[in-house]
Amino acid sequence: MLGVIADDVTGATDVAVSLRRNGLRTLLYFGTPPPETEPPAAEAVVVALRSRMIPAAAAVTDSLRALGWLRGHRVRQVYFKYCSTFDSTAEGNIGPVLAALATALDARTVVTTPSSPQHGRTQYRGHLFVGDELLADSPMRDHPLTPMRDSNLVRLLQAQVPEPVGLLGHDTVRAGGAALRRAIRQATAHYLLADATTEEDLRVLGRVLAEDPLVAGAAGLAGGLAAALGRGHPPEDEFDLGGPAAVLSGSCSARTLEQVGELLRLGRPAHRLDPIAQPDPETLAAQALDWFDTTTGHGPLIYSTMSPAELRHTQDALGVEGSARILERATGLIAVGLARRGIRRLITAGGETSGAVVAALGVRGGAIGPEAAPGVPWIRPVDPAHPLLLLKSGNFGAPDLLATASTPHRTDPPCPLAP
Ligand SMILES: Nc1ncnc2c1ncn2[C@@H]1O[C@H](COP(=O)(O)OP(=O)(O)OP(=O)(O)O)[C@@H](O)[C@H]1O
Ligand SMILES: O=C(O)[C@@H](O)C(=O)CO
Repeated sequence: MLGVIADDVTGATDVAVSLRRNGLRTLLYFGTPPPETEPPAAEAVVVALRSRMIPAAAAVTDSLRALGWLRGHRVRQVYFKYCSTFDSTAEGNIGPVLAALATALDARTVVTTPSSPQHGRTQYRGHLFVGDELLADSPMRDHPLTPMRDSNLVRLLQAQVPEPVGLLGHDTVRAGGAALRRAIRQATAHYLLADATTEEDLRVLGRVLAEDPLVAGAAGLAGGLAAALGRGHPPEDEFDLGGPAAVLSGSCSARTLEQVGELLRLGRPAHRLDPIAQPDPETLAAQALDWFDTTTGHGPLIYSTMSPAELRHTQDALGVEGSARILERATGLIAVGLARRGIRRLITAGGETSGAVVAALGVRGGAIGPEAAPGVPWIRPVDPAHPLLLLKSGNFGAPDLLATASTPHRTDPPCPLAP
């Protein structure tokens, strides 16, 4: 089994989809499961950590704990998933985590690349591109937490690890097979950043790295590995996508605004959460559930999604953290209430919002199912009492994604649901 340690939750769903798309039956856990948790039969298991932004020493501790659990459960190869834009501070955490995993796994040379062409990220001559721009010229230059002001990956990683970092150039990767193997074997560097501009480059790398104890990168190289290990097409496991659906949206991204707009245009039953009118999260949630109990129709929407101007108004009134705290607590309570009332498909929009819902429901993990949109898979929680989940990143999906994902099936009962 391939074991993946991902440094954030949406990164974990992204890599899990990439593995499944290439043929591996994949499980996802939110956080390292307790030692006694026995994963059901699968070909890959992803542990989603929240280690990207925490201090490097804590990220190393969390990652080694995840590694310990994976090694205790039939994992023979480990993949460390970091962000395709190489998000990290000057102090780490990519380098320190990679070094700790390499030591623990006794890996002599670790090949890595953030290349993920499906997301427009490519590596060429050791430099990372975001679409047509170098990383340092892209909007990542002004990221609020991890501004990326250098595009040279060798230099970026070398600043984070004591051992030498080298480059596997594009010509060497393209040569593939024996030549590529030889270049890796003869390298004196401990870490090798591999150029890759296409999915085919990543598949070439995947074939050569299929036996390595540790590989690292974004969803792209994980897909290349899975292509070498898997059956090349998604597994045909049973995924019943029926049952009453509801949408919970806390993302205020431009794309989510469009998707929520589409639900409103279709006339779906909708209830807006207003934390200024009701700042007590328990009451806010109770009001939403009272509304749900009396509304009629299919696929209801409960949302706090609003335009940037309205959002600023709320944040001025309640503070950025204050308003987020109220809404995330309320949204979690609403998710629990909806599940108790018989919602079997829960669609959430926004990374933090999804994290709050998963935590409130107590979902420990699940099986990765078909993609509703690229990078947005259905998740079937391990505990069958929990509804199917679709955790949508703010920027992902076409404008009709929330509508199509919550479309009623012929046999779904309409709201109000019988208690
Ligand atoms: N009306 C609102 N007023 C103030 N804060 C809000 C409002 N609606 C949502 N929020 C908060 O804004 C944050 C939105 O973040 P979230 O991660 O859910 O979405 P996103 O940033 O668009 O998604 P992603 O992280 O996947 O890109 C949440 O903390 C949410 O609670
Ligand atoms: O690699 C990416 O860009 C994403 O999977 C990610 O890490 C989101 O946080």
